[in-house]
Amino acid sequence: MTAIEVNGLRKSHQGFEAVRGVSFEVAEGEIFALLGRNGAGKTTTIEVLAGFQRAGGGSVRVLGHDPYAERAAVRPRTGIMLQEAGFFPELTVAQTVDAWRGFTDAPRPRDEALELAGLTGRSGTRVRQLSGGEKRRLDLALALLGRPDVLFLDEPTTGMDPQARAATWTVIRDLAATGTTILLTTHYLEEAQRLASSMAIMDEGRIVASGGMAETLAARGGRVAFRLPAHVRTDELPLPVTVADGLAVCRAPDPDLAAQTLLTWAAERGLRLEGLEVRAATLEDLFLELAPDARSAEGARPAENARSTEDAR
Ligand SMILES: Nc1ncnc2c1ncn2[C@@H]1O[C@H](COP(=O)(O)OP(=O)(O)OP(=O)(O)O)[C@@H](O)[C@H]1O
Repeated sequence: MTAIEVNGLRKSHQGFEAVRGVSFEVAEGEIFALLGRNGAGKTTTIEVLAGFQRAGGGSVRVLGHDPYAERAAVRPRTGIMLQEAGFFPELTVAQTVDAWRGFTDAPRPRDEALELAGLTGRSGTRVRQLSGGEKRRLDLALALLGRPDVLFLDEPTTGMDPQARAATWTVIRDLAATGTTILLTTHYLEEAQRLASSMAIMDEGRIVASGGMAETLAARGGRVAFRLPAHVRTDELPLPVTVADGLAVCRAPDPDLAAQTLLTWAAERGLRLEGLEVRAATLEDLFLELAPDARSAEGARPAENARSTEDAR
């Protein structure tokens, strides 16, 4: 069954069209990564899916309902972890969880939520004393309180140390294995590649690539890189390469086969291909190819103070 359906979604903020006709589907129990550089429109998409904002155009369905118009049907079945949590700094972790339990139908026991998020032992700590990564964990604990069928995670592991990140991946995988549908955004492409079975890459409000993770990457082939031997011209090589700083890179549908071809060619001439590296395409390769302007992205954004809290949260 399809848990999330997005069809031609558009959404503007004060005349700026942040989402420009986005469509994708997420199956029940799937982990789906929504990727893109800063300002691509990921958070806006999540805010519409979570029912915080009304779609400006197109349609969205979460568990078969319009999340804005039918909020009462959708909200109890969704968990949300946004980028900026609205915690009360003077409350302890336990008090924060208890307060949220008060707003949640049939909530998980406090200790269970804290354990899932790796916060056992921190229940007496005031929120203001938590590290950035621990605040993300508290956010995760709150998102999981209502045993949601659909979980929206906006950059869930930002600020976490490697152990906390790996523990969070396990929680996410376990939840998906028991049928929870998870839509996450992350700037850690390795995280997305490891966790998600399908993905969409957004750029400037549009989807520029989408599909199953394994299939999409397999279709990109891979690359063979090596130091170009001295006095060898690229047109002498048996396969086309690009060269930068003496490093020759050959992109090929089957990188193992390409490496064999290159090695055989080199052996026949008594040459060595120093620093030979063969690898399948990574999500990072794909991302940099499709959203190459990452460093100038900040300049493309409207001023930060143009943000508003527009619709009801
Ligand atoms: N409430 C708002 N008011 C005005 N502009 C907004 C608002 N929310 C988002 N924007 C703008 O819409 C664009 C998309 O923002 P969004 O937060 O959806 O991107 P994102 O892909 O989540 O980025 P990031 O990776 O930086 O979180 C940005 O240019 C942003 O400045």
